[in-house]
Amino acid sequence: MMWKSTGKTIKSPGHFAYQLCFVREFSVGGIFNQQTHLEYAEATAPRVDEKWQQAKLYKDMPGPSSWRMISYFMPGGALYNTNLIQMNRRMREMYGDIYSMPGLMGKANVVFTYNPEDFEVTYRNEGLWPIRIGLESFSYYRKVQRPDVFGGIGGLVSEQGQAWADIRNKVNPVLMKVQNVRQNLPQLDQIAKEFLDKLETQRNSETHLLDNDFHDQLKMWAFESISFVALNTRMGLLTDEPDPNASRLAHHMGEFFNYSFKYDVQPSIWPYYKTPGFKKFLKTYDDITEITTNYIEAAIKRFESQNECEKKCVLEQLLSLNKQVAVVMVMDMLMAGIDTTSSSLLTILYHLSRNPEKQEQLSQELRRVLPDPQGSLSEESTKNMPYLRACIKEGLRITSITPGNFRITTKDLVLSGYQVPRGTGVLMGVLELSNSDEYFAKSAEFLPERWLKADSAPGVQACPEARSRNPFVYLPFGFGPRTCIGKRIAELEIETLLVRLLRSYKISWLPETPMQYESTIILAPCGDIRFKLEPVQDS
Ligand code: HEM
Repeated sequence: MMWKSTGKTIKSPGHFAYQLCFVREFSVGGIFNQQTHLEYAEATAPRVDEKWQQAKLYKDMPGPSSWRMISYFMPGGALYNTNLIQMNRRMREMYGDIYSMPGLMGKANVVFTYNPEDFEVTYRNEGLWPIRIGLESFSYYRKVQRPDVFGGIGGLVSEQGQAWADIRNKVNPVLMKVQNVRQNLPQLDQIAKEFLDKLETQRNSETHLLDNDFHDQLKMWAFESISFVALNTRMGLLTDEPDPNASRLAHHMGEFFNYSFKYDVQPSIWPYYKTPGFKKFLKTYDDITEITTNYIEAAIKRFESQNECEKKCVLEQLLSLNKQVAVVMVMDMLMAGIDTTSSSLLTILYHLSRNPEKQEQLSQELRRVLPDPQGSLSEESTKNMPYLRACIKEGLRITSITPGNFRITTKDLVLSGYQVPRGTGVLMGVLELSNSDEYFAKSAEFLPERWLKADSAPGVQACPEARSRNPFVYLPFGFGPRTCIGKRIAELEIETLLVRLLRSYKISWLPETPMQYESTIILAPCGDIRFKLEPVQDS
């Protein structure tokens, strides 16, 4: 079964257990054991102010009862055989822009809202330690299974409260500072060049088609790039002779997302009984840990023999904070930085290939950025790329790989005129809003010009009036203190590869159908992904 909208098709995995898991999981965080997570929030007194007292009671918010909810998922029910996106659409049609889903099987209730004012209220009240439920298997492995390696640190994705803040405050200056991240540009540019060289060997010079699966190739590029940033190590995955450990790690990372989806998202009994499948997952995790720590140890030896004055790389900076924090952060970067970046890049490329006139505009800009396609990118040459940055934003607007943002409220809130008690889950449907004409004029069109502040070149007219003035309707990397920590890295990687690709090729989409997506932990492109890569004339 497929779901179509604004040029996207989302595949439904289509079975009952899978559907139920959507009640638990949306976007990067799940909705698991949320009752226990309030212990990480600061205590607050029950709200008694006028606004709260005048608000409608939570029990009067539209939404199904637990039994009705279950019946929706049964054969013939309104949500039977739907995926997460379809489910939200149908529920919104039935109940409106705010509704409450009862927490099944002892879980807390979740409010689904499509009102950007609610997004703002939720984020503005999330406090210093926002709660976004993480992947439980991460915590289990790190804290219970291998405290010897991780020293009781769960990592950013799964920690909450003070423990989360302790790590986040330490690593923010290393990973969120633009200049610090951009020191990786020369090597990321080199990786992008090698990626293009590899594509050339797989590209038929007559038909301009690729022999190999482009998505898989992009995952290799993403792996090579993030492992350089995180481990200061070239893995050689874009060469014919990659480091065998790197190949094993890349293979595990591919499997890891599937495992995590199975054990963190879908209903599973592993918290009570360790199934053989879960034990296999733990073994994979052991292997990932061993390979990663070996790379870190090798890097430490290299750093010891290096000249003190050299600018410290990301890994060296993380190690100088705390070795265990460094190990956990490196692993989180590898886990969170492959499918996200490759899926986003594929999405942006897809929209550019379906809009040849926009691609041509971009190509003009890139000729100025990189006059000699064999030359190197520098801080200076990449400073002024407004049209490229607008294309990236527009691609992520139409298909944000995380269709909703999630928080557990740490205070009593009034959302759309209803009382929402502290400890309730709030799911903010950003993808729906950023694809709505109410917030973005001509929302189905790929219109990078809406993101330009001024005309970027002759014939390229800025069109900021086609963009929502409300910052809360477009949040591909989340918002606030818990926003994506890899945002700067992802932007740098994506920009660098897009410059190289579109400076060298004119890219067109071959399948007659729009790009398809499957919704697992993120929205990931799937199905028939074929592009034609014709060399541009002056390259
Ligand atoms: C285009 C690519 C990416 C997108 C669209 C994306 C999106 C997101 C989103 C929406 C969140 C949740 C933010 C929130 O709750 O407010 C998140 C969290 C996170 N992302 Fe990314 N991400 C991307 C790439 C990366 C990369 C490359 C890394 C690796 C460095 C990374 C690491 C993380 C981590 C560790 C978190 C959890 C942060 C925390 O809870 O403190 N992401 N990401």
